[in-house]
Amino acid sequence: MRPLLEVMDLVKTYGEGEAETRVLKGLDLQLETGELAALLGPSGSGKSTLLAILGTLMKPSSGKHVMLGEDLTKASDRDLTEFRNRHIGFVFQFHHLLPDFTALENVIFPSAVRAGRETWAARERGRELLARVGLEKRMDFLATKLSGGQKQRVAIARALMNQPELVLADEPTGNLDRGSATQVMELIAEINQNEKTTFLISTHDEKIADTCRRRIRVSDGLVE
Ligand SMILES: Nc1ncnc2c1ncn2[C@@H]1O[C@H](COP(=O)(O)OP(=O)(O)OP(=O)(O)O)[C@@H](O)[C@H]1O
Repeated sequence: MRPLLEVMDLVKTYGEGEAETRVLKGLDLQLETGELAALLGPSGSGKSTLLAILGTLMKPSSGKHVMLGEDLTKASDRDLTEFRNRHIGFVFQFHHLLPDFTALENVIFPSAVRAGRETWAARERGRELLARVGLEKRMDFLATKLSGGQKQRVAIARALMNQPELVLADEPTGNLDRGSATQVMELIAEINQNEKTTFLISTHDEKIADTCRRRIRVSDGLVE
């Protein structure tokens, strides 16, 4: 069976000339559909850079990036945007919710912007997702009225809105207390189990990594 995604000999450098920094140095990685994987590595090892490339938010300097059989290294910016919208969800350390909007509006907003309107189906899916992350009673709360853990659960619901095959999470529990972090990881594990959504989660926290079935360690620009 072909993997969900594969990167081969991935190189990323920032800057030029004397200021050039080679962050990824020929990295290889495969992720299968349904994996729940932690991405570990010291600060500055290139985890966020790798997530940005896998999320098609940044282009590698060289190497190959294939997902769902599509060679993304050859795709135009426009095709990458469409691919990202259809297949990839993102969760960040800071939830990036819009403060003046409700939990439900935050979940459906990205799809409404893309569709150019807010559809009834999107509202239904938004409600369903918020119920799934345990926030059925908080749907109409403004984002500012939610706790840190609740905001991060809204961010997870938002990431799932378009039924992505892959969710990339950059330190999703980095800003949460231990209890909320555990709850968020339990939720991710449940979604992974029930829907076979693939998760790649960067973290510095070994306890968080322990809740994932696979550990991927980045060191000096390569996967160990
Ligand atoms: N836009 C940029 N321009 C220049 N250098 C950059 C840029 N973004 C990242 N870097 C450098 O690339 C290296 C890897 O950064 P990256 O953020 O990918 O690491 P990380 O493993 O995610 O770190 P952390 O765990 O601290 O978040 C660092 O040395 C960083 O300074």
